[in-house]
Amino acid sequence: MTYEGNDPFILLPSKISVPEIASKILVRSSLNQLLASHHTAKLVLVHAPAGYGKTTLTSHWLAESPAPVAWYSLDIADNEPTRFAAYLLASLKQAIDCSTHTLASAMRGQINNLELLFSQLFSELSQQQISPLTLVLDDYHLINNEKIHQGISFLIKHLPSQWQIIITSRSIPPLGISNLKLKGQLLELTAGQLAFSLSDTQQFFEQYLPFQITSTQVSDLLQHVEGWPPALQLMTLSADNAKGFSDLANALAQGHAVILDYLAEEVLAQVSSELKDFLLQTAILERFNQQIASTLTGYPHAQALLEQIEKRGLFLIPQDNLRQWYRYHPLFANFLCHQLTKEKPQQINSLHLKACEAWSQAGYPEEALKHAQQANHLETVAKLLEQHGWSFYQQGQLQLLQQALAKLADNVIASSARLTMLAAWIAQGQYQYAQVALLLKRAEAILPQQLEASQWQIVEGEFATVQAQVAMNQDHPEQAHQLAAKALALLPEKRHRARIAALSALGEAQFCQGKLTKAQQLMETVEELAQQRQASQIVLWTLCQQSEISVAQGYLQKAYRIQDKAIQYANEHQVAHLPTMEFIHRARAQVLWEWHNLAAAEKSALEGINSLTQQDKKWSMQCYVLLAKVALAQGDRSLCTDYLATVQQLLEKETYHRDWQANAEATLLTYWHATDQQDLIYQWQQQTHEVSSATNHFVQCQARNIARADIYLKHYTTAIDLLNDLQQQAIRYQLVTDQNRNHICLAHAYWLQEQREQALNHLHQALQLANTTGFIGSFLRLGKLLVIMLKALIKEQPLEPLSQQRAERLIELSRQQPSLSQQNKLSIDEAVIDDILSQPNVPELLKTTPLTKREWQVLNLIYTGLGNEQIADKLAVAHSTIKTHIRSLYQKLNVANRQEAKALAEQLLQPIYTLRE
Ligand SMILES: Nc1ncnc2c1ncn2[C@@H]1O[C@H](COP(=O)(O)OP(=O)(O)OP(=O)(O)O)[C@@H](O)[C@H]1O
Repeated sequence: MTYEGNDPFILLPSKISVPEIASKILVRSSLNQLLASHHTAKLVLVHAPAGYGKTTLTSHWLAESPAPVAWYSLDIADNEPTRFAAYLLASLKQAIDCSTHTLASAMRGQINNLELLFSQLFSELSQQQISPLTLVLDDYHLINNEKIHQGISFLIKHLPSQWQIIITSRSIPPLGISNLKLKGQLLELTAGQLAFSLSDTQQFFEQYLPFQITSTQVSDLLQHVEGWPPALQLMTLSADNAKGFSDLANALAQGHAVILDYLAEEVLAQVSSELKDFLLQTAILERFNQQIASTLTGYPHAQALLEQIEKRGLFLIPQDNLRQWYRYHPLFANFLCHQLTKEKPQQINSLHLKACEAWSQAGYPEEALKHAQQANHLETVAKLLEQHGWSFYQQGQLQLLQQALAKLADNVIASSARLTMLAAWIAQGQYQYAQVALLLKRAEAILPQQLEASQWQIVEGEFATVQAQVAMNQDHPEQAHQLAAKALALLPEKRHRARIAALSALGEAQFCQGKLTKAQQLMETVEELAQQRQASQIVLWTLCQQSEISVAQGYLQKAYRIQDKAIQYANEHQVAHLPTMEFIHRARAQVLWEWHNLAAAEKSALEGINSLTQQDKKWSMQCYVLLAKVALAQGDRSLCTDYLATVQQLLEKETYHRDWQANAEATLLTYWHATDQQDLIYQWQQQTHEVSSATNHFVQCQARNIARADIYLKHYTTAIDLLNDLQQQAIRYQLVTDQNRNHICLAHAYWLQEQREQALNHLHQALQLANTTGFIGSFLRLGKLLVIMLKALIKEQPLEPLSQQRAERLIELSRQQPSLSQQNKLSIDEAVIDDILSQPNVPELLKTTPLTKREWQVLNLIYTGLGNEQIADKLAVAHSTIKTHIRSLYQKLNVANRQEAKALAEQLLQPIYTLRE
């Protein structure tokens, strides 16, 4: 086809053909559905920054379209109206094969008034029967000619009702389309919808990666790329294995050459020098408003520039509905910073200093501190810490404080009581006790000479408070008791916060010494005092302690109420982001797990992780343990393996309080046992330490782990001796929850040792205690053996009605509970397949496109919780073969992802499992 106008040229067929799409694409089912449900909208506007998949979505969607498609890929030269008209009409002609006078004129370059052109065209077309059509204007952001905008506005306004226009653009085109919005004739798709969600990304990787990655790897990656398709595509093209995937994800977060080049060519090269300068300067900000941007850059018209950036789709993400606060997409911000370092390295420090001033002036000390650090202006860092450090501490900004303090020289910290205390509290929170001692020692060498005696006495009192907490955490409750008492004696009444902290340490000491009632009373007092002083951290902390004490006493319902109170307090006082909330959510997840409310337990554990987004991942460890416990109880082996892999990585890398260590190890042991990994249990037992004096729940837990390992390794007598000893102490210190767990373990050990009567007695007592505790989870840990033991108990010992009811319920739950090694129990053969297919609820689809025997085997293994690699091992085939089976399975079952496949498998296979049992 040739354009014959003034400046003749050949019409490139590729500009008026639907572009070919990449082979590895994720089908965006929900967006396709949205497009289908809006087929009568006059205009579909797909607008998002570069690379969000606008063209891919549109071309893939139209590949299925029954209506003809007129496609026009725009470029900058198309701003010339006669050329625009020629291409547009050529694309229309190709789609609807019409031959009109208007078209012929346009091709001769005789039309440059688009309104006239469309009027003539519609008038000529109206003589014929107008057939349906979709017209696509791809990359409309390249159009800046007002005449063309007017023409397209006219086209939209007078569009035949059978036609639809799809415009893809990086910016919002100036087409006056707000009235279409009001009339419901516009469908808008934006970056928020185009970005891959977590499940989209999981599905995409499941489809195209030739190896398996964990869900944590996916969510970590998404934090950096926020669902931007080219980055995800890059992962499938460049990563060869799981390790390569992690390395590449890290490289992406730092700035990957491919992405940097793409953004330089596609985005930065297209903006004016003023806009570029503004982008580069503001890139150092994590977030900003017009005022901050203006003070930093010196551009008084920052607001207009921001609006321009937003309109042009330059990866600017509004942070509030009023569009006052913004941030850049992390990959874009990263790219801009790279560019800044490349082009203006000498300006970076002074920019950070300016940013520090801008934030300080605007009353945001936290951001000011971050930039003071980046500017390396240590005097300002110290000043800001002196002024605002404690309020950052109260707000839970621990990472920020830690990083800022790390910048300061030792003697600067040691010369300030305030900075020393801050550093000491933070170090104790990280279990760095030697560091606490060092900090205090350095300050003791300087401060007494600088301060008056009365001032020094107060500082000494404060030092004793943190030392008490350290002693507490180091498991020296007596010493903690003494130090807290010393602090209280030294601190004047008006040092409220320090005194409250000392009282709290005293309460904890009592708790660990087994004085539960006293500890509970003291914690209630501390809570009241902290409430009066609005010391939110301490209020939440004492509520956590009260909840723990209640759990130890066996009052799980009461603990649950206290957790409710803490959550309510945090919401009312807007402190739900404090890291202490992790403790509350985790404690709640533990109670819910014990009550076998697994969905709610999982939710709480995830909330725990969410409350730590600002903190080091280290602190999420217990929540991952809880998630693993839930997965274990649900028989989801691959999920459980994933979570425990994270737990083990953290355990290897970090140092934890023995309470945390013991909890994690309890779950690891159960998992190793359930997955027949006796060697790991043996290795664990070889390196673990004996414990003495189990006066509290964590020492009890630690010792019970040793007993459990003995049971799993068939050393029943050793286990029984240890458990009996533990039980005596649990009774002495009224640790009811531990008594309940010890009874269950004792029942287990005696049963395996074939001491039936002893075993049943313990099981009976465990049931009786469960009337207070509401325990279910700890019983179900025994697996299917529980059913046999409970049946024997019901038969051989008269049970009181409540215990009887609980026993029956436990039998029912235990029967339903899928075990991790269930895959061994059902081997799929023709008879089993017949059984499955003869069930009434089998989807029609399965009858018309039946699964092969191999596909049924794979589905069965997916159902039992195995990951792809494990399935490949089990069936002794290549990993890629399994992927092919899974893809075919999904198609035949009409499911989009593993979760849906699992749900359908459950519906189909669970009845067969029950039948076989
Ligand atoms: N659904 C998808 N599945 C997999 N990859 C995708 C998908 N959508 C987009 N991509 C990846 O992102 C890249 C950019 O996609 P596309 O060209 O459709 O984006 P765009 O928003 O139209 O970009 P531009 O603003 O430059 O026109 C593609 O080459 C592909 O690698």
